[in-house]
Amino acid sequence: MMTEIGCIADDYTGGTDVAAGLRRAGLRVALVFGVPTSGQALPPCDAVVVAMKFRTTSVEKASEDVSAAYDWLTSQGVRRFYYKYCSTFDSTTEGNIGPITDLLLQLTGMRTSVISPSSPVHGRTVYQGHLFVGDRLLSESPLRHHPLTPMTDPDLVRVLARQTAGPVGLVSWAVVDAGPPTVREAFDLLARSGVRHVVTDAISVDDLRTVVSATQDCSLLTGGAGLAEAWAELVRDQRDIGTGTPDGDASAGPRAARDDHSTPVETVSAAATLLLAGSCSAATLAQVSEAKTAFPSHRLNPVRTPDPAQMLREARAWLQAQPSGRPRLIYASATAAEREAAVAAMGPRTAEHLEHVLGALAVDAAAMGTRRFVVAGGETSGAVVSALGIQHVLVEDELEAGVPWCTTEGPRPLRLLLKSGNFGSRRLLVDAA
Ligand SMILES: Nc1ncnc2c1ncn2[C@@H]1O[C@H](COP(=O)(O)OP(=O)(O)O)[C@@H](O)[C@H]1O
Ligand SMILES: O=C(O)[C@@H](O)C(=O)COP(=O)(O)O
Repeated sequence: MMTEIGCIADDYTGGTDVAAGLRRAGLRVALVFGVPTSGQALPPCDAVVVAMKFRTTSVEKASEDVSAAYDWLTSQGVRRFYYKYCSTFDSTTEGNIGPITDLLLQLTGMRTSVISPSSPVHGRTVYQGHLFVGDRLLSESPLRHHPLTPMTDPDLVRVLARQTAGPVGLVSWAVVDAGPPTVREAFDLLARSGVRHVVTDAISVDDLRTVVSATQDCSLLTGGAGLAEAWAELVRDQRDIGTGTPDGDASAGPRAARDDHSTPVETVSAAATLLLAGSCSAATLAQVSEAKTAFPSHRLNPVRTPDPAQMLREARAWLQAQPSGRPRLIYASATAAEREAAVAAMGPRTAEHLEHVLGALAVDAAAMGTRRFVVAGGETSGAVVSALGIQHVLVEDELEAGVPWCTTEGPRPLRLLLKSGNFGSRRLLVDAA
């Protein structure tokens, strides 16, 4: 079996999101967490996602990790590469979207990149190079208060130009709307004039299909889950893989994906779900407040307990005191004002300490028999999955768009739901538990 697309995702929930998109297109998807080791085997699949944690690391560390993932994917025979970053372009002035795209251009031998975070299924669209979250500009959305990557500029050409020395251009919606040949011409023209990165408008799934159709010879595309799904549909139709139907019947893909892998020996119990929330996104705050009314909950509060070791001891004691078989919630999620107070009390490494505490609690819970983990937040999911030592999972049904259940292999599988901070309805955590 040929693995058609290799995705490199900059965080773990970005990885589950793009894996869900590829699976919706009918591909069988393997999801690998962390930098793969050179000898690591790839389960049979049409597409593989390597989910890493380099959205907010230094450019040097991110480049090292991405180079290693690229080498591993190449050694597995992958020839098409997708760099998945956040549909809200979460990044800082230093990077990492610009520098990593530069690196991947160099590795794949491509001259120009397509930059397309648009993900209409999640309400993210790009028009005249400006990113919208629903009906708001990115800079007017809750993302402007993100604890690690506050997004205060909606103009992606400008944002990217701050991260890379390579000239940045735009293919606007009018061009995309004119169809693939016009888009191809526009890309060629920009490439000939020395542009290295092409921000590409897209306000609908059809626009994304136009973009992949215009760039189908590229060995590298970059963006959100939306463009990856469109690419997967094209690849599926060209290669007749999976059981996805030409009209894009989403129900066919997931079943094909499941049946290709061995069935877990033991059914994972629905009892004793542990909900861990580290995301401070507006969607997560609403989900946490809903879950608090449904389940016993414990808050990690740096203002009350500034010592991380003490915080872990208290949370452990709380966890151990909970009756078995009932879902429970542990959360650090806080408003912008509360986070400011938290950092004043616990110091500049507060976010890292909280991630560590949540990861350590997941390990405790697993040792106590918990087998279902629901985690809110990309960085938080990275910390929890790493702490649990999970290397890869099978991607299964989505609970909500972009939020699939994942199952580890082996006789005592764990079930994981890794939720992007911004995703999901108010009831998502309650429904997941
Ligand atoms: N009370 C808090 N004070 C400061 N930082 C916090 C608090 N609660 C959570 N954090 C940190 O905020 C970050 C949220 O990032 P992440 O998990 O990626 O969520 P999202 O998916 O919403 O971006 C994590 O590093 C987390 O540890
Ligand atoms: O593209 C997206 O919006 C998501 O897949 C994603 O990457 C979100 O990141 P987090 O909010 O950090 O979970």
